[in-house]
Amino acid sequence: MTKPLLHMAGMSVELTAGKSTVDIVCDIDLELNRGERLGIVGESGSGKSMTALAVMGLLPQRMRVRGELSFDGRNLAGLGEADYCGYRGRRTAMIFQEPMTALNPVKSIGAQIAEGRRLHLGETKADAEKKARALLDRVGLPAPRFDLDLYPHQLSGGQRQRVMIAMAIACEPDLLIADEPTTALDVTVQAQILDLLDELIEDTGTALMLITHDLGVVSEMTDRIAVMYAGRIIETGRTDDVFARMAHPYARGLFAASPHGAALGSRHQGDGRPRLNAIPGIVPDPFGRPSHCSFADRCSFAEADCRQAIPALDLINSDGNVQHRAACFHPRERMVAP
Ligand SMILES: Nc1ncnc2c1ncn2[C@@H]1O[C@H](COP(=O)(O)OP(=O)(O)OP(=O)(O)O)[C@@H](O)[C@H]1O
Repeated sequence: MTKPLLHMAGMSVELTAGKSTVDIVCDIDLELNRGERLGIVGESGSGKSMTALAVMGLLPQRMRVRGELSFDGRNLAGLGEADYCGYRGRRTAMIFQEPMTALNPVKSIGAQIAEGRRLHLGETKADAEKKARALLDRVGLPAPRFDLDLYPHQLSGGQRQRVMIAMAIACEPDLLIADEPTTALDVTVQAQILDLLDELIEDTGTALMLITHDLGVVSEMTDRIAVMYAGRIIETGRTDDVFARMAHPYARGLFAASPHGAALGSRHQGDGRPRLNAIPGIVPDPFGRPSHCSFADRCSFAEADCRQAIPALDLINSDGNVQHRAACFHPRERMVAP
């Protein structure tokens, strides 16, 4: 059996605040194979970004990884910054939500794209610049309009996001993490950027971890999905399987609250627009999470046992290699015996 590219087993991200510690991300079991596309969805504050930053070795101060987190067989938990540098940008790369905060405002876009090739692949300035030119073309910013000497502030938001994609793919990484890559852009530009990402990933065979609130995007772009709630994965499986048979009441609620779910469910308001069903309540803060199912207080199906323990990520349906699992004592769908 081939080794997964990314492997997390019982992985948690711990935050130390004063004398107390709290798990921001709890007990994640997740694998990603080469060339595979995984979508991570969940409400704001559910731990999606911290999971991604843990993989990149970019966690904020006072946070650290516990448990197993390995990339291509190498344990990343506890790796020093010097070792991380050889791997971040080379083997894994990340595209952030807001390109202006990720790009260096006082460096030309050509220099920023070429930098990775010079640093990681030891290319000469001339070769790296030639490659940067080709990458700008590849992401839809052709010469002579888009010169290597331009600075980020001379570009629109969508163009800056294209530059960030060029930087991310510059060293042909094995894994690309995209954290809400289109949230800051207007709708027409969003679609173009997603098409570009889709095309690049198809061409290069790079694995993708796509973090998004948009279930429509996940259903179109990913093979597998992990739904997160209050720091944990509460449902995971093949994307089409999970969409066809959502088991966890939170995942179902998230789906019903999204335009994609409302449109598919044919629930419409009087004016023909899909009706969104918001989930009442909010995600509990990491410091205020209960020691039982953290969705119980918002769940209309909760029973007494839901307030006694944290449910395990149990098997709902098994289809070859990819298992559909949900962390719920009373899943809405179950195809295998508990
Ligand atoms: N620098 C930090 N210090 C302390 N806590 C933090 C820090 N950054 C994030 N958190 C907390 O970690 C939890 C998880 O945050 P995270 O950003 O991973 O959520 P998310 O699901 O990505 O949300 P969003 O969709 O809004 O980005 C939240 O409760 C958040 O308040």
